[in-house]
Amino acid sequence: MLEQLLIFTRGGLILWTCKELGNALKGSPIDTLIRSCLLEERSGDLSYNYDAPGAAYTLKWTFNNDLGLIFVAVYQRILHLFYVDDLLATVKREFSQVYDPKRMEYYDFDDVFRQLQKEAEARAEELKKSSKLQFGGNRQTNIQSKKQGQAVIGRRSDGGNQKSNGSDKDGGDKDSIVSRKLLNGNSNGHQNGIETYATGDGKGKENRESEAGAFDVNKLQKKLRSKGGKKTDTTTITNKAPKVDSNKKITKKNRVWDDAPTQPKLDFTDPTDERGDDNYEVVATDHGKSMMDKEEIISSDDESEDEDEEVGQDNKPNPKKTGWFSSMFQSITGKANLEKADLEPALKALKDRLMTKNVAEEIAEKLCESVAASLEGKKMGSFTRISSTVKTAMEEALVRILTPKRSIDILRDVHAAKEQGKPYVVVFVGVNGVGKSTNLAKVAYWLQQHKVSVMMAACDTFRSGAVEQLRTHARRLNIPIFEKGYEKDPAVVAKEAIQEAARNGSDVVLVDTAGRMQVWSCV
Ligand SMILES: Nc1nc2c(ncn2[C@@H]2O[C@H](COP(=O)(O)OP(=O)(O)OP(=O)(O)O)[C@@H](O)[C@H]2O)c(=O)[nH]1
Repeated sequence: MLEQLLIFTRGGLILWTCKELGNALKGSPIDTLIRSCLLEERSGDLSYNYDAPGAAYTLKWTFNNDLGLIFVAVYQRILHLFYVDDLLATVKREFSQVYDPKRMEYYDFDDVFRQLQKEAEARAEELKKSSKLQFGGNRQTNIQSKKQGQAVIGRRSDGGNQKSNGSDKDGGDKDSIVSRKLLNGNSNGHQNGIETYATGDGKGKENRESEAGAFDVNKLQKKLRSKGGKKTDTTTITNKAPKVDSNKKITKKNRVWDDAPTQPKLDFTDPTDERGDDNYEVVATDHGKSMMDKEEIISSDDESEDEDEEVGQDNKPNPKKTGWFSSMFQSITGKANLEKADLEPALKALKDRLMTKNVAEEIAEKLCESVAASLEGKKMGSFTRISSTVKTAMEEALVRILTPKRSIDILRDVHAAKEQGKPYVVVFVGVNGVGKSTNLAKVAYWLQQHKVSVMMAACDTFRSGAVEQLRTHARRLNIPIFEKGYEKDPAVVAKEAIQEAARNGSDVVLVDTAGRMQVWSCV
């Protein structure tokens, strides 16, 4: 059973909760979701697990970015409620229609929600039944094929190598059910497809169900999109084996500008000659390709100016229909409401950029997913490029992550540490030569002025002169210094310095460290 459904604004104003579900949630799952997931730019995740004493919840959410609304559903993790995504989508749709920023109470939404929940449950039940039937049919086909000793070819996207032996047959069914559901555009069918598959499969598959569940299908959906072959490819694969002409080279066509004057024919070479000379053709193709590659590299470095154009091309099935002015206008203004596909090129460029700045791929991926989630469905401002919108959203996300979640009052924290009998430790880190040691001395002086006893720890055991430099500051300020010379493990020196400070009653330990190269500079 659903435990809670909550609608609130990005500013934190709760607009509606389901009173019937009650407020008996254990712990504070919503707060934790906001703090640990949404504010940490992990809103691109599919769900969030929250464990409280005596309860394990799964939370799912969706946004209306245009109105700045967040919809969160909470349910017991053990239940695997497959209708939740569907319910959230319908609640979002219905609530967005009645939402008024000046209105605070939405009591009349109770009835609407009740109805939506019933409908979502009924839909899920129906899909479950139909998937069961479908699964039964598929299973029978497989058994028949097996009896006849034939391989079931063309069911999977791996080129149809799957054979209908006992261990493989389920995989083949699963894929075909899932792909069919995806192709039908049925957002919930896939969940039921998996569920039916798992239940019909007996005990051993239950684990796989919980692992795969709705999430695997979403991953699959993502994969299908990112493969470029997209849904049409899947259809081909499902129905018949794909025909790939390996000899045919894919060459990029020259871009034709809408307003470009018609070129007179300049190439007078006889195409039949080219066809006759194999060598010439190969050289020409390779040369052309390398030039294209160069162009791609340059354009990708160039702040992805072309990204929007590519998007525009994707969204315009027939570019001839739009004139120069309308195509330029669309490239500037973009679409009214952003869709995931519009954001993908710009996000990919940003992800690559983050990775070149030494951000781990997984983190870059998660950040991009989160930015996509925060922009999807949002109305673009006039004369705004998609790439700049994405860049701004990414900047905001990074600032949100890097902004401390609480105000830092060093003196208050120093006294708090003192009450606990521990020294307060400040570690100075940064790239080479930014002024770590100098500022350490300044902070030491400031603390002295506030009657705080300070000790310095010389943990730059790498740069020659660093220990002497700190010693000079310490002598001038008349502050004790803990030093162990050079080529020592700085972490060990710092640990010993803190132990020493605890022994001699110093309130604060200021740790100087060696500079690090600029590899972690900002994007
Ligand atoms: N103008 C100016 N110079 C500064 C400031 N802080 C530090 N410096 C100078 O910058 C140079 C490097 O300062 P340090 O404090 O040694 O920098 P560091 O980060 O400890 O250097 P490494 O340990 O080598 O990474 C020195 O010549 C300082 O005098 C400042 O606030 N203003």
